[in-house]
Parts: sequence; C-alpha cells; structure tokens
Amino acid sequence: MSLSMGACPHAWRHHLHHRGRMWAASPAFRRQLVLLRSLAPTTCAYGGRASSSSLRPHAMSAAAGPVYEADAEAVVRRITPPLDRARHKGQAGKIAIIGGCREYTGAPYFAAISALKVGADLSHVFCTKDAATVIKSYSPELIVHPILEESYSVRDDERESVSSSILTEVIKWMERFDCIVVGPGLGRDSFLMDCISNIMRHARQANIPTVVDGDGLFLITNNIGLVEDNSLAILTPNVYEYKRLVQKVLNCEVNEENASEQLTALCQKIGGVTIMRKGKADVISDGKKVTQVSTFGSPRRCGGQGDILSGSVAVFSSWARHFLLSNKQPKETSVNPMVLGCIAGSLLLRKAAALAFEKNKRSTVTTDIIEFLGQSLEDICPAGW
Ligand SMILES: NC(=O)C1=CN([C@@H]2O[C@H](COP(=O)(O)OP(=O)(O)OC[C@H]3O[C@@H](n4cnc5c(N)ncnc54)[C@H](O)[C@@H]3O)[C@@H](O)[C@H]2O)[C@@H](O)CC1
Ligand SMILES: Nc1ncnc2c1ncn2[C@@H]1O[C@H](COP(=O)(O)OP(=O)(O)OP(=O)(O)O)[C@@H](O)[C@H]1O
Ligand SMILES: [Mg+2]
Repeated sequence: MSLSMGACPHAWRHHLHHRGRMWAASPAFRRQLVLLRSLAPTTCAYGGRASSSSLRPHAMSAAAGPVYEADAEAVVRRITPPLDRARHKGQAGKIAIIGGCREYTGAPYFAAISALKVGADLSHVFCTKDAATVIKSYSPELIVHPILEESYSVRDDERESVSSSILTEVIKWMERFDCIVVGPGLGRDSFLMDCISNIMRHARQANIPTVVDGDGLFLITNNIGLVEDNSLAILTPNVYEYKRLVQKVLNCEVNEENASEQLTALCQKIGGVTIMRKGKADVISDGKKVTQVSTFGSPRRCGGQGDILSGSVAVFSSWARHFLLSNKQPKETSVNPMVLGCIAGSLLLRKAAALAFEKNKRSTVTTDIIEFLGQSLEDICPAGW
C-alpha cells in the first residue's frame, strides 16, 4: 500500500477500512496519518480565518497538481522534539549562519538568534571581521567567527591564500552543524562570493543541509551549479529574489496565472531543491508537490522577517530530518523533511508576527517578532514542563 502524501483523504479512509483495526491502531499508522493530513488539501485540512481564494486548492495542470494548504500546526507538533532530561547540549540542533558584513549586521543576528529562540542549542555566525564585534555585542548567546574577508581588505596577491585559510577554518566546524544558512547580510563582494562558493561546495560534499537566502540567492542565481541536484538545499526567495531566479533559470518572467506550475518547473529545472517563495502566502515546492502556508501574520513589512524565517527553517528542517530518520519512514512515504521544515518555519514566523503586531501595531519591528517566537511555539506545542 502506498502511503504517499499525495493520496487524497478519501483514499485514506478506504485504506483504513481495509487494513483493519490492528494497523489503524499502530503508532506507525497514526504517524503516517498526521503527516499526510499535514499536507492534505485546504478543503479538509485547514479551517483558518482567512477567506481568500488562496485557501482553496487551485485547479492546476497534471504537472503541478493542486496547491495544498498545509496543516502546519500538525507539522510543528510532529517534528518538534520533546524536552528530555536525557539529552545533552547540541542534540536539539547546531546551526550556523554564514553572513554579516560591513553593511549588514542585523540580518545574520536575526537569523541566528531566531534559531536559538525556536529551540536550537547552539547558533554560530561566520561573518567578516568588521561585522563580528557588532554581532557579538547584540547577544552573548551567539558564537561569532570573524573569518570572512571582502576585497577591500585583501591584496590581489593574497587572495588565494586568504581564500584557502577561510575554507580551512570553516571546514573545521562544518561537520558539527545540522544545517547552515548562507546569505543573510552577506553582501555581494566578488572575493567573498568566491569564498562562499567554496564553502557551499564543501557543505554539499559533507551532506550538510543548506538554506540559501538573501545574498546567498544572488550568488546561486548567477551560479546555479552550486545547488543543482542538491536535495538538502532550501531556497527562500522574496519577491525580487524569485523574479531574478525565474528570469535566470527559466528564461522568462514570473507568471502569476501559472504560479504553481512555474514554481514546480523551477524546482525541477534546478533539480532536487526545495523552494519557498515568500509572500502573502509562503508557497513551497520540491518539484513534486506544491504546498502553502497562508495563516495571517502581520500587515507590517519591516525588513528582517525573512531572516527570522531562514533561521527558523534551518532548525525545523533539522528536526524534521531527525524525526523522519528516527521514525524509520517507509521508502514509499515521500515525506520531504526540507518541505516540512519550510512549513513549520513559515507558520511560526506568521504566528509570532501576529502576536507582535497585536502588541506593537505600526511600530512593530523584527526584534518584537523574535520576542514572540517562544510563545508561538508554546501555543502550538507546549513544552510540558
Ligand atoms: N537589518 C539588516 O541587516 C537587514 C539586512 N538584510 C540583508 O540585506 C541584503 C539585501 O537584501 P534585500 O532583500 O534588501 O535585497 P535586494 O538588494 O534584492 O533588494 C533591495 C530592495 O530593492 C528593491 N528591489 C530589488 N529588486 C527590485 C526589482 N527588481 N524591482 C523593484 N525593486 C527592487 C526592493 O525594495 C528591495 O527590498 C541581504 O543580505 C539581506 O539579508 C535584509 O535581510 C533586511 C534586514
Ligand atoms: N504580502 C505579504 N502578506 C503577508 N505576509 C507577508 C507578505 N510578504 C511577506 N510576508 C511575510 O514575511 C515573511 C518574509 O518575507 P519577505 O518577503 O519580507 O522576505 P525578505 O524580503 O527576504 O525579508 P528580509 O527583510 O528579512 O530580507 C514571509 O515568510 C511572510 O510570512
Ligand atoms: Mg531576505
């Protein structure tokens, strides 16, 4: 029997009837049911307050299929690990943000602190020397590595040796990370971009899941081979980043009429990656299914919300991977942990943004939203202590 997430709920009830009570009562079945429901079509899985047409499944071509509204709360509950006395530091996740330069210190901070607030045990930042002290001063919780360099601080004849020592330093740490986030506040300096390309190649060889955001997307849009066929890569483009990606990879303009097919085609053309297209709804695809989270968040569009998202997605996708591995999913269950991580991260950000807006209204800024990440997770998935 196929238990793939693509099955419709009616088919599920049919299976349930025929497989008998033993199977229905088994923990394995309940696990499958929750995971399936979490990605079931809007009409049966989502009873949200918004009434926009985006909440209904869209009629799509066979290639793209319908857009599913995720039962994102069920996903969060399922993949969030219980707090357990037996666990030691690091087991709930070690995340690294690769970003932070002279111009941008907020973005890597937002991503790194969000990872901690969601529940990771350790959060590192690899940034330029200029940015490091600033980021450290925002929070003593973060482990900050001032190792990246931009062109202005490297002589031409030193480039090769500096680049290789940056890579050596990052490699020393890389295997410890459950996920890295490349791009928040990275900047677009050409020397830095070359160094980051080497780091991404290494992460890939080491099978480290990689969320690509912000300037990381600028880098890969111009060098798509960095993520091609990497099923452990998640791209989180905003409206402009998505536009540039579509133009470059599909050689056309963004088409809202065929948004779902276009997103599917983009994933397929790049091969294996998961893409979360951010916007009014966060639309997620791995080239097979298209899922969305459209829970209302906040009408404030202050900068930095995407950074919260990338840090959160890094944690949740690590938890989802761990959950699926430790629950030994049958091969035919094509649950993609990267997709689950995107769904969970999107919901948590939106819930936190809603709570922050309720309190701060027009003055809501990113740090206000970060303050509510904990409560949002607690509302969905109580710590129970
Ligand atoms: N406090 C901080 O340090 C923050 C830093 N950030 C970082 O800032 C860097 C740049 O990110 P951005 O999202 O600003 O990226 P972009 O440089 O792509 O966009 C900058 C702004 O230019 C405009 N724009 C870009 N492309 C456009 C187009 N085709 N048509 C019309 N307008 C267009 C948009 O208003 C956009 O917000 C990234 O490293 C990002 O992580 C942001 O995350 C926001 C917060
Ligand atoms: N039009 C919208 N309506 C409702 N929520 C939105 C809208 N656009 C974005 N969001 C929310 O903000 C989140 C971040 O998306 P945004 O487009 O601001 O990313 P970004 O530009 O990369 O952010 P950053 O400033 O951190 O770089 C989305 O995941 C979504 O929850
Ligand atoms: Mg961004």
